Amino acid sequence: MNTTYDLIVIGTGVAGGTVASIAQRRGLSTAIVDSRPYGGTCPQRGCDPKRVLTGVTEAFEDAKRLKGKGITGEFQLNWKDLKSFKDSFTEPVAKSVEDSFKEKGIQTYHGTASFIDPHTIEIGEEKITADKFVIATGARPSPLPIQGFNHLITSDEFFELEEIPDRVVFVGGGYISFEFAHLCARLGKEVVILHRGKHILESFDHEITNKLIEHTKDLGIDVHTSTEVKEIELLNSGRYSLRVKKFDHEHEITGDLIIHGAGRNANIEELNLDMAEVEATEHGVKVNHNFQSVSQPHIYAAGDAADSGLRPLTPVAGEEADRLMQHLVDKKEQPLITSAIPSLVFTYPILGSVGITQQEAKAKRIPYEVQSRTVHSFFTYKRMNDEGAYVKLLINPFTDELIGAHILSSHADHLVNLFTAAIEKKMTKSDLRNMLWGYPTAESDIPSFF
Ligand SMILES: Cc1cc2nc3c(=O)[nH]c(=O)nc-3n(C[C@H](O)[C@H](O)[C@H](O)COP(=O)(O)OP(=O)(O)OC[C@H]3O[C@@H](n4cnc5c(N)ncnc54)[C@H](O)[C@@H]3O)c2cc1C
Ligand SMILES: NC(=O)c1ccc[n+]([C@@H]2O[C@H](COP(=O)([O-])OP(=O)(O)OC[C@H]3O[C@@H](n4cnc5c(N)ncnc54)[C@H](O)[C@@H]3O)[C@@H](O)[C@H]2O)c1
Repeated sequence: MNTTYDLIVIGTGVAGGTVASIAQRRGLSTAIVDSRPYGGTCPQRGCDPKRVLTGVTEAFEDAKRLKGKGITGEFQLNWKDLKSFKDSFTEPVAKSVEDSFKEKGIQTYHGTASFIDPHTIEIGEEKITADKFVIATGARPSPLPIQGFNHLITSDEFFELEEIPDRVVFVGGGYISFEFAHLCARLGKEVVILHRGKHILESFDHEITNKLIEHTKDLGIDVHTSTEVKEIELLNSGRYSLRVKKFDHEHEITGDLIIHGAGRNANIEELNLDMAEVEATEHGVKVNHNFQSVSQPHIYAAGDAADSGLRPLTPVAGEEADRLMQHLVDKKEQPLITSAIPSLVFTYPILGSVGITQQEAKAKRIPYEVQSRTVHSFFTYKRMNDEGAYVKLLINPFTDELIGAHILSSHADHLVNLFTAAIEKKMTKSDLRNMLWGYPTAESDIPSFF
């Protein structure tokens, strides 16, 4: 006999977890299922473990810079200890997430869910039905048309490495490659990044990403743009040979470990969406502004598995899940998400961005004025011997409102969040100049940015 629920949620990450918790609070009988340990990507294989690792490397870098300025002695980064520290955060996640669902009265299932009809999923031998579904199955590394694709390791596997070999090659020049490349270089490894496009981290402001390339090269990392990886071969020596194409020329590059940083697609292959008559693209389940699938209104999707047109980031997954539930439970029509979405790349210096980039303003003919400057001579950076901090702000010349902020510095994460609030609240240059900021801080520099 089939068990029936008001709602079945597929995926226990930020999106699925948010949905299930709200559903239970609002009195829906709810089941949740995951094919992997509970908790999803962010706390186990994404943002959080990455931030634990990069947090330590930041402390290491700061200490190195201040050597002879009050810090003496030798210190080293050690992958084994770093990994154990990271594991101390990730290992408790699955149990604590699952226990918290159980405490709330949410029915938990383990296994791969796939639809057998629009109201039924199969998990192994078991079939369960529901009135409504939420697909929150996240993303997975994109399959690439590279011969020898199977030689690439994923970010999931990187986190579990017991050792990092001497020469590491990253395929793709996006978030994952830059964050892990900085980490590997600080661990003393030879690092190469091979990026197909003309610009790395393509959605960011190009002036700032060019500055990030300079910092990255200063760390000893070899960055190649306009370079596509065509083939990977395992040599008898145990090393890998990569055939890469730069414009019309082909070259060979070798490495001991090749890492996939070439994009992620919605993780929907195993769901058997055809059986539920749900339309999807490689970006995910096609959804409307209420996060209902366009072909089956009782099946919703959120987070990295939804083709919502927004960036696949943790705060976006949470916001989508929240809005979805306002529609699913209260039938409240949802306005389009137009909020400023901050995005951070945890290299060191950190790259932070919110609002419009200069290239976007040009392309869309949005009027703008740029205030950009090197700020490393400011007290905040000088006292930490932090060279190369850079700030670029875009202002609407008619209203004086801030419309974009792009920062490369050790404080970019905090400053970008602050500028996100400023953009949301339509603050002007003079609003930001005339506020009182606690001193001496990265924020008290803001009036001097203009
Ligand atoms: C290395 C890395 C670093 C990142 N760093 C950041 C960062 O610093 N900041 C940021 O904002 N974002 C970051 N992200 C992105 C962020 O992790 C994702 O946007 C977010 O976790 C998406 O959440 P989600 O709930 O949509 O999916 P997920 O958290 O991926 O959850 C999906 C769940 O569904 C399960 N599942 C899939 N298919 C099935 C099935 N058929 N049946 C049952 N279960 C299934 C999966 O096992 C998984 O547990 C990072 C991503 C990666 C990979
Ligand atoms: N700090 C963060 O917020 C963070 C960190 C990691 C991941 N993420 C999320 O995960 C997603 C995936 O990250 P990612 O770094 O894998 O991808 P990405 O989309 O950031 O960048 C991948 C790049 O690889 C290039 N590429 C593709 N095939 C290639 C080939 N054969 N040779 C060379 N280059 C190739 C693409 O042109 C693309 O620009 C991101 O879009 C982001 O949403 C976020």
